[in-house]
Amino acid sequence: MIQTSGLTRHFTVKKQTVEAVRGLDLRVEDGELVALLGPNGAGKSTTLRMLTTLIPPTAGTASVAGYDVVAQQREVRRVIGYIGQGNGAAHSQRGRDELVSQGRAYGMSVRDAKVRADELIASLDLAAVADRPVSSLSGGQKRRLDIAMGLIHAPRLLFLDEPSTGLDPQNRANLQEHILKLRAEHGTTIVLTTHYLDEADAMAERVVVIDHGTVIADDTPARLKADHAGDRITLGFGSAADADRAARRLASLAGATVAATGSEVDVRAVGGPRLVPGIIRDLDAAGIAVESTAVSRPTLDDVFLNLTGRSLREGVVSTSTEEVAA
Ligand SMILES: Nc1ncnc2c1ncn2[C@@H]1O[C@H](COP(=O)(O)OP(=O)(O)OP(=O)(O)O)[C@@H](O)[C@H]1O
Repeated sequence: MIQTSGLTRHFTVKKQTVEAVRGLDLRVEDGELVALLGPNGAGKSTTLRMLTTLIPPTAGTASVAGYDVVAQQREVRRVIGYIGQGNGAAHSQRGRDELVSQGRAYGMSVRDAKVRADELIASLDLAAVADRPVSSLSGGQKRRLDIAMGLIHAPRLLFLDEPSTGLDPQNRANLQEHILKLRAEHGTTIVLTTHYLDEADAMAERVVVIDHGTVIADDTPARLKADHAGDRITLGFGSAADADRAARRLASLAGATVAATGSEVDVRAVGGPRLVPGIIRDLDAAGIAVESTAVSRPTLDDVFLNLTGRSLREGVVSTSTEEVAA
């Protein structure tokens, strides 16, 4: 459905070149739900804007549904829906009228546009508010209306740029549910950008991690976590001296990274819960008493941290860590 090769976009700001996207290679298959995950300024929106023909690439190529995004812009636009960050229907109009007008703009008959608008209003749970002026809708309802607008012409591919930014957690969860339902009903290929780790984790079959305009990892959330970040075992000791001794002893643990902070030691290793009994026995034999243990599963933030040495969480609402009993 999407194929890019060396996709690049530079901007010139006050004679300085900003390399927003640098040689991006991406492939998205029919029917996939892919999340582009990365920190602010990573190049996610710029990538989407090139794929939706809003801006041309500086270099490289991209095709969408077999059409070139530069040479065949009109064809690309016909098969895609795009919901940008700043979308929004006209505020004095009723949501239903907005949808029908949008359908008409795509060349649909009034009748077809009305039928499709009814379907989307039902799927997106907008029936109670569709006949009110858009200005009276809540943030979550407006965002769902935006999505309906992007889907009115039944596109094969939907681009969503940060669909849930600005929504509270409950509305975010609700929107995610609606997107997944739509996808199950229509089989639409979906590419979304997000910097919400939990959103990428919960929704996407594939997460493409972007940093500084390039893909730094691309896999299922589960495999990313297994390959790039182990479980975190946190061991508590009676003193910092004990923690230091324990960290030195555990440094030889195959495939693990170990770090002591105060009276705690963090061990990163795949298969954490299974390692804990052996670790405790070993430390006990060395006369070091473990006072507490906790094991947490890795998050996509751990993956990002492992790949870049930086956290994705800065300035971002983070996901909760799944705690596992040791
Ligand atoms: N029109 C523009 N003119 C100049 N620089 C731009 C323009 N659009 C984007 N950039 C720059 O390109 C880089 C990538 O921006 P982009 O919006 O693609 O990132 P993003 O990953 O979508 O970030 P966010 O999560 O904040 O939306 C940033 O450094 C940004 O300042």
